[in-house]
Amino acid sequence: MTTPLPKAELHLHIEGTLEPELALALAARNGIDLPYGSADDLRAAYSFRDLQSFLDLYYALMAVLRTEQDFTDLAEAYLARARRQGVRHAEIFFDPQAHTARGVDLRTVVEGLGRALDSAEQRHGITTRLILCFLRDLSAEDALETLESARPYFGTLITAVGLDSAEVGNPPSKFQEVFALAREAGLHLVAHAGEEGPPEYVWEALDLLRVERIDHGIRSLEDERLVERLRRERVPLTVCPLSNVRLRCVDRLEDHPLPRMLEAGLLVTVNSDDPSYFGGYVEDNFRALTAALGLDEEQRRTLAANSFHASFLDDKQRAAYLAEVEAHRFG
Ligand code: HPA
Ligand SMILES: [Zn+2]
Repeated sequence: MTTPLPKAELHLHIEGTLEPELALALAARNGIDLPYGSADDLRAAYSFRDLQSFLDLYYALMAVLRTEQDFTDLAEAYLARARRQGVRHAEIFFDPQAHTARGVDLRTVVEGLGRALDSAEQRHGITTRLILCFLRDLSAEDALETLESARPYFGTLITAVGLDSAEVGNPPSKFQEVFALAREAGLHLVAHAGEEGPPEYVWEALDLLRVERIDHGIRSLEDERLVERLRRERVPLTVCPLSNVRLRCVDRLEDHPLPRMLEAGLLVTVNSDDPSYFGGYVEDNFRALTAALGLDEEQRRTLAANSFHASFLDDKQRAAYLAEVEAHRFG
């Protein structure tokens, strides 16, 4: 097998890496009844009409995650797979409110994930960051309480905040206050925008939340002025091609706007989003794009280099990874 291109993954929901086999094993370990008898039954349920139909299953399956060990096992399984996909650095989202709402403490979640991430560099050769995401379909007050309860982990385990879940009807403006507080606390800021929602949400994420990256952002192409702004300010976009097709934001991979985004001079990266649900991890996304759109080696190398430019790594570590990308030989 050829060595995969070295890359950073910047848009990955750890709960979206829950593979059917692990979900069933954790359900058995925790005495939880799932309405699916086998991994194949579960996989058969992975057919989505839109973002909401995915989110319904994504939140329901989280019921199997209960103990610190469950979160460690989840992250450990991702890291082992990610390394085989060429991932050298991962900035990982998690959804604390989806766990605290069902009675699992924030401490259990963060420390469970932290145990896997703390040893990720020694065990898997992957550097990591953790990004706390607010669920935008919950209230601004709930987000504020979540931020406050996570303060003990700021600057150590948690270095950024993000915004995810049901986009349409939940604009970034709703979360202006909590993002301002996160910024004052020295955290990095990102937000999902322009996945299903309109370009206006991307403007709001930039102007009102002051985010440093836009997650997805594919609908930005509908607004020329926005494209110009993103290009001029080199705002990274963490694009997730297989996700966009599975959630029907894009009809077919052959129609994916990624080549147009590259041509427009945008700082685009390729990511897997929720790989267990969307049919592939990050190198699988690169391969699918190459097959469907004929991405050439230079484009793939640019995308990998972009992922390190768009990361929150320090300059020295970034330069070391960029040298690996430069030295990569396609097999
Ligand atoms: O693709 C996504 N969009 C919004 N929220 C999410 N939560 C997990 N995945 C996603
Ligand atoms: Zn996402």
